[in-house]
Parts: sequence; structure tokens; C-alpha cells
Amino acid sequence: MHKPLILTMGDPTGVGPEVILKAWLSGALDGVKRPLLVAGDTAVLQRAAHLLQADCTTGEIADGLATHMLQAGNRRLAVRSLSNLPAPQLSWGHPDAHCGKAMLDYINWACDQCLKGTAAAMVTGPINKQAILAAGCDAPGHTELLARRCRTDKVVMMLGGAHLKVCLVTTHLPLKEVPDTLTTEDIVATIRITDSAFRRFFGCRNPRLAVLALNPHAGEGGRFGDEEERIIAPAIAAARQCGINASGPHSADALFHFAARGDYDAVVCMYHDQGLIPLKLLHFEDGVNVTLGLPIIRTSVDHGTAYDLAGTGKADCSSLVAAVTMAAQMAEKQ
Ligand SMILES: NC(=O)C1=CN([C@@H]2O[C@H](COP(=O)(O)OP(=O)(O)OC[C@H]3O[C@@H](n4cnc5c(N)ncnc54)[C@H](O)[C@@H]3O)[C@@H](O)[C@H]2O)C=CC1
Ligand SMILES: NCC(=O)COP(=O)(O)O
Repeated sequence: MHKPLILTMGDPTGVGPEVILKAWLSGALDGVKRPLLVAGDTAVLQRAAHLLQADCTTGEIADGLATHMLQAGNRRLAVRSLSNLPAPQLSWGHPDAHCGKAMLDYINWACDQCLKGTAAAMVTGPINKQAILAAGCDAPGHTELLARRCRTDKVVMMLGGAHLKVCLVTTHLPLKEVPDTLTTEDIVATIRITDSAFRRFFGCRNPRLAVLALNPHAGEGGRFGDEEERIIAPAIAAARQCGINASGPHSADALFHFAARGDYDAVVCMYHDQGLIPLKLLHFEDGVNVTLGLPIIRTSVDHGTAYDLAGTGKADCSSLVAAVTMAAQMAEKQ
């Protein structure tokens, strides 16, 4: 029997429960050759089913990791119910500290199953980072939280679709702190983790990595900044010394055109929005977030809690489908 993929439900007041239910009910996950298990809350999932006008029932079971089973027609979805939230009273877009704790419990439980080897991979739904802080967790996102729980010093946030994959050197921090945070060592570590993950999981024998500059025109010889000469170029040289096919620092404005047409396997970006703006322009619907460098497999939707859509039934589930599909593919290479 294949080990399951665990889908964490994310913020109970956001679109996470809805996109899971939508993907399951639509049959878009039927091709995934592993059992799926939602780590979440049955009452909240039932509320999402109601929102989608699905005729869905819930029953208790004791079957491996599952405690409940959702049933709609002949479809069944296993659930590990880890919270007991008052679903009808939850206000869309307003998670309290109880919701924050529930989000953390789903993630931590799923991570532990992957670490123990009882699950093949985890696929995360979107969380609210203020709510997990209110529940006592100061990690700025899943990426950092999972790195801590897996006792891994350095991981890489990658977001990707068929035409573009971006790997970030820095993630969740104020833009003004980026220049002082960048170090040659950290860029080398990002390049190495990216290179190794692309060989292992994405079928690249010699990954072509484009490393971006930080400043306009790659610093214009020092006139618009010296991070390229001081920090980034030495990192590329060190990576190349290790046999990695890294190039740059490339001017960020033009490089994405060439990456998207297939000249590179991945783009190493210096900060969050440098990579995520072009990525979402091309892959808003089907982009997947993957944490590289963990001892477990974690993929995620590329979007957030979408409070403007929560409770309307209008959220698109394509990214969730892509994230589950990618987790299943990566699990085959584990
Ligand atoms: N992996 C995670 O847990 C992530 C969590 N977040 C969190 O989400 C919250 C909101 O972040 P934002 O930057 O506003 O991003 P967002 O992705 O929630 O929303 C941005 C825009 O995209 C739309 N959108 C998002 N998901 C959609 C979907 N499935 N279908 C159709 N339209 C969709 C929204 O309606 C909104 O107009 C923040 O608390 C942020 O920290 C954001 C990104 C990832
Ligand atoms: N915009 C991507 C993002 O914020 C992902 O955060 P997380 O996967 O670390 O939760």
C-alpha cells in the first residue's frame, strides 16, 4: 500500500478548505496514485462542502491515520480531524488564536508523519501568518517553520510551473533588509540545494541555473550598487568551482524572458517579489510552492488565504491540484 499524501487544510477562515473540497469533488485528484488524507477539521470541511452545495456526509472511522471519512456520492476522502472548531461561527477572513493554533497543529502533525515515514509527503493549504503568531509561533511562514521542525539550517523556497521555476535566496523579510541580509555563503547554499533538488526531483542532469543581480543593470559596474561584485559574483564562482552550471549575475529585468522560453531550468532570485512577480504572471493558476532541502517532501499552493474570495465559493483549485500532483511525482523519486 502506498503511503498517503497529507493535505493540511490551512486557515479555516480562508479558501484552503474550499480548494481541497473543490479539487476532490471535481475528480481532478483522481489520477493521483496515492491515498490522500486531509489534516484538518471535519466541521470546517463540511462547511466548505455546504458552500459548494455538495451533498456530503461525515462519519467516524479508525483507519490508519484517519479519524473521519467524508463521503459525496461514491467519493470518499479520509480526514484526520485535529481541531474541533465552531465552524458555523467562524467569520470568513477573521481567524482567531484558536484558528492559528489549529493551523499549526495540522502542519506539525503532517510534518511529523513525514519525518516518521508514515506519510510520503505533505501539501499545505494557505495560512495566515498573523494568526500563527497569535498562537505563539513566530515563524514567518511554513518554509521557516518546517525548517525548524526538521532541524534543517538552510532550505530554499521554490515556486514553479511548467515554464518557469524561481528559487529564493531570502524569503519573508522587509525589502529594506534584503541587501544587508545577502551573503555569499547563503547564495552558494541556495545554489547548491537548488542544483541537488533539480537533479533528484526534476530530472535535470546538469541544471542550468541563472543567478540574478540585485540592482538595476546588475549594478552597472558599481554605479548602481556593489552587491553584485562583492557578494553575488563570488558565490557564482564558488558554485562553478563545485561543478554547478550557474551563471550570472544576470540583469533581472531581461532574464525572465529567456528563462521562460527554456534557456534555464531555474532562476535564483535575491528576494521574494523579484521571483514571485514573474512567476505569478505566468503561473498564477497552476504554480506550486516547494520547500527544497528538507528531509521531507513539502509542496503547497502558490496563493494565500484570499480573504476577498473566502466564503464565496469562487476560489480556483488548480494550484492545489498542481501541488498534490507534484508531491506525488516527487514522492516517486524519494
Ligand atoms: N503558503 C501560504 O500559506 C501562503 C500564505 N499567504 C498568506 O495569505 C494572506 C493573503 O496574502 P495575499 O498576498 O493577499 O495573497 P493571496 O494569494 O491570498 O491573494 C492575492 C489575490 O489573488 C487572489 N487569489 C488567491 N488565491 C486564489 C484562488 N485560489 N483562486 C482565485 N483567486 C485567488 C485573491 O482573491 C487576491 O485577489 C497573507 O496572510 C499571507 O501571508 C500568502 C501566500 C502563501
Ligand atoms: N508567497 C509565498 C509564501 O509566502 C509562501 O510562504 P510559506 O510557504 O513559507 O508559508
